Amino acid sequence: MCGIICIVSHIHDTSVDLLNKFHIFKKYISNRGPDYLGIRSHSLETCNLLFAASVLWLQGKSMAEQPFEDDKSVFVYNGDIFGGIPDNLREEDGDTKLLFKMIQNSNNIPIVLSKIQGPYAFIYFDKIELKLYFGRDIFGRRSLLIGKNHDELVLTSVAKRSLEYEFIELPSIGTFCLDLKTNQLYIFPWKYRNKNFESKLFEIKTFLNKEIIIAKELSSEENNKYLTPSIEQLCLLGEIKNLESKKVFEILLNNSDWLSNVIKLKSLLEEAIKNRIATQPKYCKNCIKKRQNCNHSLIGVLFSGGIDCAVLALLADKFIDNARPIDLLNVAFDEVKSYQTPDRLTGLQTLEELRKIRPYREWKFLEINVTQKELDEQRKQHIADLIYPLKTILDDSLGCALWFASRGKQESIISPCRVLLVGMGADELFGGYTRHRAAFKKQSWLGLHNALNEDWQNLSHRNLGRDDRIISDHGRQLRTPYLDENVVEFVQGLNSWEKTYPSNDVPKGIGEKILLRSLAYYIGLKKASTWEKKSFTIWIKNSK
Ligand SMILES: Nc1ncnc2c1ncn2[C@@H]1O[C@H](COP(=O)(O)OP(=O)(O)OP(=O)(O)O)[C@@H](O)[C@H]1O
Ligand SMILES: NC(=O)CC[C@H](N)C(=O)O
Repeated sequence: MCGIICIVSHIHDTSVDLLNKFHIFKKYISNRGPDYLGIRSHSLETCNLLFAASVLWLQGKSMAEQPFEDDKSVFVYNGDIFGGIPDNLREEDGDTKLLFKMIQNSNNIPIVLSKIQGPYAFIYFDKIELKLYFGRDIFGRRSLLIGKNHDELVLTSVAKRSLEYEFIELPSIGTFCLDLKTNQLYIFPWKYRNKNFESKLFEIKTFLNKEIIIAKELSSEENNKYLTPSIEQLCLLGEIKNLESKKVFEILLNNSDWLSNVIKLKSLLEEAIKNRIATQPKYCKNCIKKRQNCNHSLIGVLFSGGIDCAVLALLADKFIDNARPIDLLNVAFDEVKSYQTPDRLTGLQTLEELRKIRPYREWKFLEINVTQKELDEQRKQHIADLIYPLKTILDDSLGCALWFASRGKQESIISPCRVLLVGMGADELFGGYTRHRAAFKKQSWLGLHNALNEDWQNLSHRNLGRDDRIISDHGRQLRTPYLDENVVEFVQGLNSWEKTYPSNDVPKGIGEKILLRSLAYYIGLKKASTWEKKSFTIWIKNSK
């Protein structure tokens, strides 16, 4: 993952002053991109600017050093293009150079961004017009914070607590543009208005104490039409009432419409996973410096053993050279019970299932055991900075779990992979939360439909920025196949009853995410397809 930052200073800082300011952020920015660190500064009449970027090289034949600069512009980019641009162009030059050129050659940056598929956070300085563009992709898969103090504005992938700055997460509601001549701030909203648009706009206006001009009229609100299942669909769901799991999946997969959705989902997920595996140099973390060919793991899966990551791991197998292991990173905290947590137990059972289905593959299961002492130390000294500006106990707990999991360290063994596949987004897309069951109980399909919409629209600001800051800290790239644009488009286009059935007529562990579970069953994960979602344990004993 790359780390990007821009400091806009309205006082007469010298470039040395600006560099000193950058030093406050340097450690966390550098951690994100271990392959290169570049810095540029600029003096304008109205302000001084510093740009810096650390690079985790993933695309292109050779590493693209950042910031990108020529006489027209400066560009820093943390992202991955997976579609929207011909593959051969990306393979040659890499996505940073391509996007830089596309933005430069266009007079409409938001349109360029709307065409690319993949996560991003970026900052682009137009030297001619003296405009600073910045933003995050529509799902918010990459972090970008906006911070201020009396004289400065900072845009950065990551900050830390207790600085002389205050920060908020930049909302993923469109592309922002700061006119450095007039100091006016504009937003180019996405084509579809998210219900959070107004509240997020208000939040950032209040934070900056500044008007934000909406640069383009919003199109009408998304068509969230509510339908009821047809008689045929109700009959199908009626058939699976009170049955054991094997029977449920057999009945569903015997239905041609249901099967066709399963097959479509499989093919879209495979394409997303294939892209996310292929798009990287063929060196592991240890061998990349010397460009030394190796057979070490390139891909790891954050592996709780639950259905979301089990499906990812099994589908990934097809696209990874047989000689390379796949690392399954499983974290556990409870030292009192010898780390036999629900996730460890499920992880080991799903590992057994993967080994049976794909016996020739080396599945490297890393038992990442974290003592209370280490948890307390790392959390206080380090992880809380990455979570910032979020601060709830849930952020704290999830953040710690993800940080230790993605560090990939089991005693002296450290996973060498540079890319991690993670199951984020599956619960929002397929309806996996307990609250979906409650909504269905209260208000049937309408309640469920509203709850799913609500969760989907909250996803960009609820956890994705935080997860990006946490995982990238180990110089590894977080990739989320469930949040691939084509997967999202397909699943969002389905009716609620085609993807989840959190009804009391069907046991827990089957009804939730029933489409994804059907896919798991279909590809052979007979046990993992029925694992119930475990409620997340709050590990943090003392949150002060
Ligand atoms: N203990 C853990 N060790 C490693 N990774 C984890 C752990 N817990 C969660 N994760 C990662 O975070 C993602 C989201 O967690 P979550 O618990 O929602 O999903 P899951 O366990 O795969 O499936 P399910 O949602 O059905 O439980 C997982 O897909 C996995 O990638
Ligand atoms: N990891 C990053 O965000 C770096 C940018 C670009 N995708 C590259 O691979 O070089």
